[in-house]
Formats: sequence, C-alpha cells, structure tokens
Amino acid sequence: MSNIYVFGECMIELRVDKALNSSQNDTSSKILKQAFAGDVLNTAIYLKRTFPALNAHFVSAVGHDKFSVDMLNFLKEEHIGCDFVFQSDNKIPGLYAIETDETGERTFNYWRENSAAKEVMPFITQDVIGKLAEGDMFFFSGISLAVITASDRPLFWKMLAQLKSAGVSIVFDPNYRARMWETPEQAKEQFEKAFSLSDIALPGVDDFQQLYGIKTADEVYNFCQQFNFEELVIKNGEAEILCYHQGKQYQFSVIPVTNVVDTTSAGDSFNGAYLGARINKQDIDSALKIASQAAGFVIQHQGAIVPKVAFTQFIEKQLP
Ligand SMILES: O=C(O)C(=O)C[C@H](O)[C@H](O)CO
Repeated sequence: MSNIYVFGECMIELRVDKALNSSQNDTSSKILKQAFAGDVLNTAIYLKRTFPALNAHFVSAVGHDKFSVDMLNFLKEEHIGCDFVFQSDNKIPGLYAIETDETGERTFNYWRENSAAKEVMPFITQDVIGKLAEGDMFFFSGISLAVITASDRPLFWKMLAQLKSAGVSIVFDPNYRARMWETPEQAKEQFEKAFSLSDIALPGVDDFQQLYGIKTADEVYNFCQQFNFEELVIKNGEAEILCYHQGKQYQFSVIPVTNVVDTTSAGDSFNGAYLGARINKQDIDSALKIASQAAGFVIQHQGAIVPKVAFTQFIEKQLP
C-alpha cells in the first residue's frame, strides 16, 4: 500500500463565522470558528478523503498543550498517520486567521514565529529518515521550508537528498508567502534547490509572479525547463491548468464556480486529489479533473478543511 509523507506545519485556524455573525460591521465582538490547518496537511487530508486506501502521514512537531492534543485527535479522525508528529516540551502550535473579501479571495495573518513545527528537524534522526525512505512519496512546500529554523535547513536538505537517493518521489509546491522570508532572494535560493531535487512540481503562476515577475503559465514552463521534473503541473487560479509529463503537454479548463466563499486551500485540495489520483495510476486528464473538482468544492466553503461528510459525498460522485 502506498505511503505518502507530508512535511510542514499545522496551525490553529481562526475565521469569522459568516452564519453566526449577523453584522459584519461589529468590529468589537465577533464569533470566530476555530479549526486546524496548514498547507501540506490540507493536501494530505484531501488526498486521504479522496483516496481512503492510500496512507497519508504528517511529519511535524506540536506541543503538549490542549490545542496540540486536540490537533493530534483531529489528525487521527482524518486518518492521517502521526508516528512522526513529535511533541516539543516547551513550544506550542502557531496560529493563523483567515480574512476574505467580497469575492471570496482570502488573506492570512499569522502568529507562528515561535511554533513547535519550526524546531522539527532535531527530532528527525537517522532512524526516522530510514522509515521515511521506505515511503513512496515525500511532499513539502515553500511554507515548509520557510517554517523550519534557518540554521536547521541544511539538515532538511541532507534528509531530502537521502530520500531521493532511496527512490522516494519528491514533490514540491512553492506556495510562496512573502512575509515568511527574510528576502525574496532567500526564497528563490531555497525554491531553486527544491526544484532541482523534485520529481513532481505543482507551482501556481502567482508564486512566480510575485517572486520572478513571471505572469503566464507558458513563462513558468519556460523557467522550469532548467529543472528535471518528471511531472509539472502549473496552476493558474480560474485559468487553464498546464501539465507536462513525458514530453507531452496537457491543458485543462477549470470548471467555473460561481459561489466562491473562501479560496483558502484551493491549491492544497487540488494537490491532494491530483497526487492521490496519480499514485492510483489514473491518467493525467482524469487526475486534473478530480483535482479541479475537489478545489471547486472546497472554495464554496469557509476554512481550509471543509466538512468531511459533504466533501466525501461530493467526491465519491465524481470518481470514475
Ligand atoms: O499559509 C499557511 O502557512 C497555511 O498553511 C494556512 C493555510 O491553510 C494554507 O495556506 C492554505 O493554502
């Protein structure tokens, strides 16, 4: 059975509950909904919900506090493997809040400078790397890289090289968050390292736009020519998705969604369903279709992780 490891941070998520707040103008007192989310974990959850026979595992660190305990319980409820979710004695999870505009486009505020996940690398011993090396896929993002303490990044790259040489498929989504990097140059340097070790890359045009001034999917493709991806999927919001695999180009027109409530986790749910479909040997066209349907469903709901039963019922109807 396939084992997929995702490496990164899960945070406490806060968002204003639209249904419970009758007046959007009341700034002094709002009812917030609290959940748990983080980009790579979101990917793992949507992968597992879409393809329950696959094993998705989270590699991270949390604390011993009540939020951390609830977070671990949440991961277990989603059937995410937690063997490599370590518990720090003196740190707690980070937190983020979602704001959405009238079009459903989201922005985030973060409180994560001191989170347990920043210090995950010292927990990852050679024994742990040996276990990860038995996996089929290792997924990380630009956020995962930005989160880990800069002085621990060499340990991360050493681990990644070991996993790659053990034959694990390395998958990277740049997910650029400008505020998490000291300088854009630092992000570029880390991303290019990640691209050079990745078998599959799942970038968004917006990552490249912000960082390299690249504005179209074709230009992203040209930029990516310097790397050696087996598979490259270029996401572009509501515009056409481009995919390259074994010298062939695929184009996919995104199914339009009229009722966009919150775009949080659009890319993550896309990644989860896409990777799950590809691990399950679905062809590229079917994988792009199910991924785009998953993302289209997720953005019609508030928060990164949408209600499980509704998502599962929806996705089961879409699967071949
Ligand atoms: O922005 C981050 O670091 C997060 O992981 C929060 C969100 O869940 C994620 O960005 C959604 O893609």
